[in-house]
Amino acid sequence: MTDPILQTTDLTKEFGNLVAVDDVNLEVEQGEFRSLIGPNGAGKTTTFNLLTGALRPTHGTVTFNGEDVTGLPPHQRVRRGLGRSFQITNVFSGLTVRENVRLAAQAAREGGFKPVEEFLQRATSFDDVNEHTDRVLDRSGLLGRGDEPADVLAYGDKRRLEIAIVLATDPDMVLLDEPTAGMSAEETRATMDLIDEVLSDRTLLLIEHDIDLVMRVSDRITVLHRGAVLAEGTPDAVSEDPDVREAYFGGVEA
Ligand SMILES: Nc1ncnc2c1ncn2[C@@H]1O[C@H](COP(=O)(O)OP(=O)(O)OP(=O)(O)O)[C@@H](O)[C@H]1O
Repeated sequence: MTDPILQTTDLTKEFGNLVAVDDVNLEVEQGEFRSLIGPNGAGKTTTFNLLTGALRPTHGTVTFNGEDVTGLPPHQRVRRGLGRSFQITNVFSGLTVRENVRLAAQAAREGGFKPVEEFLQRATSFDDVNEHTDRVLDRSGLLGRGDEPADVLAYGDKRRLEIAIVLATDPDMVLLDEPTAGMSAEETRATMDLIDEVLSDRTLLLIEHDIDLVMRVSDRITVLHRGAVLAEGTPDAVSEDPDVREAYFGGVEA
């Protein structure tokens, strides 16, 4: 077995007396589509924030591509290939689709966001960044929309742009935090298909509370409950686990 691309060791986050994440040991293999699920308050978002670097753990470590990244801020993790989903609010609505993607590509290479005007002036001379941007737009199905302002995009294309922005940072692994929250069933299906289509060659960790949604797409599922790992395995194994049924449905058959 190869070394895991992402590993956590005894990862713990306490808020006062509350242990939100409790000694979590995760190992995600290269190329895997892993989902991290759990009922409300299980510690999913806190775990996501510990993995991206938005929060520091009380104790425990995060190792990515063999390197201990526990003390690194978010942008340095992105530079090392640990990408994360951005919300629509991180799309710059005053810029075109191409400029948004190029900005993300440039920021990932330079390790931080520069003032937009400075970036746009300099980036026009960076042929490799421009080529990379075109490849990402093509891959995301947005090449024909590159010159459109981001704020006039239709809903589906906005989701494409968010994913293109993640792809622009050229991640080995992408962390997705409830990417379909608030969507209709149809929008959810389209977004999951898009993730599958555009990011299928990356390692993925999807944080999600909808257990049915992850069944179709995951290679393996880790179930969190009260901050700790309750179960882990293939979708079939997890869905049949009595502890998981108890945690989700309180022992009542769904
Ligand atoms: N900044 C904070 N300060 C204090 N408590 C917090 C903080 N963030 C989260 N918590 C608590 O930690 C626990 C885990 O919360 P978290 O948001 O990680 O769970 P979750 O699984 O993402 O839940 P949900 O599905 O409802 O979003 C909860 O009891 C929550 O109230």
